[in-house]
Amino acid sequence: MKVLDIKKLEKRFDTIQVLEDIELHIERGEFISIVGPSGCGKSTLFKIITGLIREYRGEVRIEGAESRDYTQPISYMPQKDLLLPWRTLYENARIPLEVSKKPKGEHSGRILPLIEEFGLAGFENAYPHELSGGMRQRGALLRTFLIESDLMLLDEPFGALDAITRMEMQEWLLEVWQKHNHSILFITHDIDEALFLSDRVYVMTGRPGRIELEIEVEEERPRRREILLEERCMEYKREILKILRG
Ligand SMILES: Nc1ncnc2c1ncn2[C@@H]1O[C@H](COP(=O)(O)OP(=O)(O)OP(=O)(O)O)[C@@H](O)[C@H]1O
Repeated sequence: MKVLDIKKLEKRFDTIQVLEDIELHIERGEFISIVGPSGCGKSTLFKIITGLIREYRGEVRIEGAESRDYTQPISYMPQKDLLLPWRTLYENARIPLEVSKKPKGEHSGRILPLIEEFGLAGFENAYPHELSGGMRQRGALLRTFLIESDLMLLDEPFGALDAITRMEMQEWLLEVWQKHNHSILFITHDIDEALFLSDRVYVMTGRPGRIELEIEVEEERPRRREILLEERCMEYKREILKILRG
């Protein structure tokens, strides 16, 4: 069964058509990206998948169930890291466990190994303003990992980071993805980021957002960054740019 299967999805807000005839799927364990111009409806698509928007036409199936009827939580990291400033890193990480009413005695056993794995050991009691941008994003991702869901939706998680930190975070994300075996849907404006990370890339047009191209990135893993300079990726980039420029 597909983790996510979207067919003929249409979404309008009053007179504005935002999404048109979206067809998209994710197989278990895949890393899938969507690139598209600003305002093409990517965030709206995420809100439909997570059930925040319930009115739409077409089919949106998660683990076989229509998204409106899917009652399990879905890991979703919005564009901003959204760590609560008045809670420490540890207390922020605890939120999904509090929401799902996990017994308090289990919290540290779940959180501390991930803090270690995410390179945040020693910062458990730090407040978000005491962390670097990359650390805050790792903290927000850690919290997302504690939501028990195979499907993870990441909305431009590295958009606000400087170029070097961003590259480090991409490599790190691939490592944790491969270890934890999640199915990821990743939104980005950055074509190189999409090609470096993904098994497949969906390219959307400007509003109304349609999927104009699907690229299978047939590069071996672990990925080498040099592939982005090789002819096959250059050709992908030319095709993607053509669509993004309309
Ligand atoms: N609740 C709403 N009511 C009316 N229009 C909306 C609503 N939410 C989004 N829109 C419109 O839908 C379009 C798509 O918005 P959305 O935020 O999904 O785009 P996006 O691709 O995520 O943009 P960006 O890349 O800039 O974050 C925009 O034109 C926006 O103004």
